[in-house]
Amino acid sequence: MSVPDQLRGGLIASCQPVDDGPMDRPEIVAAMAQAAVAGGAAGLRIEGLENLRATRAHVNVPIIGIVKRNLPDSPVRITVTVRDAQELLEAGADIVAYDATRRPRSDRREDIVAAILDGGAIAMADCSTVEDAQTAMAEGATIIGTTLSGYTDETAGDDDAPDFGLIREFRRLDSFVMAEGRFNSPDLAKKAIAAGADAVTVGSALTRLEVVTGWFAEAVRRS
Ligand SMILES: CC(=O)N[C@H](C=O)[C@@H](O)[C@H](O)[C@H](O)COP(=O)(O)O
Repeated sequence: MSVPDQLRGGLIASCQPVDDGPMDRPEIVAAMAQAAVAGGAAGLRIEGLENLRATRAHVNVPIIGIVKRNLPDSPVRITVTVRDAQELLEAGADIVAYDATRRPRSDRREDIVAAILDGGAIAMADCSTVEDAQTAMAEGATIIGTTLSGYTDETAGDDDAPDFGLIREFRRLDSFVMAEGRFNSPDLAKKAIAAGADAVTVGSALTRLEVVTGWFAEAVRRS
């Protein structure tokens, strides 16, 4: 079965602990990934080369790899260089996701996609708008994700709702549609599929214990 077919209709668990928190260690990321697969995840999204290598050794499901960088002069964070993409492939990623927004960056988006395809892997475009997705498809991306909706100046909003409208717009394009970003409950994930997503990626609600605990702690304090 092709990698997209393995993911279709499934949940992707994004195992990204809070930066520099107590769970931000490769062996813990690998353990979270194995637990997510045991719970039924069809695929994983893993950040960083060490985390990816540690996880790859234990699981057979498709892995979406990313490298996040905090650059002083740019808000673009997800797989911003050709070199990062190549290293993710060497570390065992089946899919490499990259920032597909139109924001300025050092390496050209099309060069990152070309490196991913040259390495025999699949490119996933982390988009913020339908225009990002159209450009990414023309450049060779197989998967278009709603990942960055709400996280750019152009799309920033003031609520925590996922972007169902963008899923519906993506559905009209001829591509694999990944719902990603703030699908914080099974009900929201189910609605993403109903809106036309091929698969749903969930991160914070599964693997950021500090964040989930904060939701509950706040709810209890208010009641
Ligand atoms: C915007 C950005 O940098 N998103 C990142 C992409 O890898 C992650 O921080 C998110 O956790 C991931 O997209 C899953 O989303 P959520 O945690 O909302 O389920």
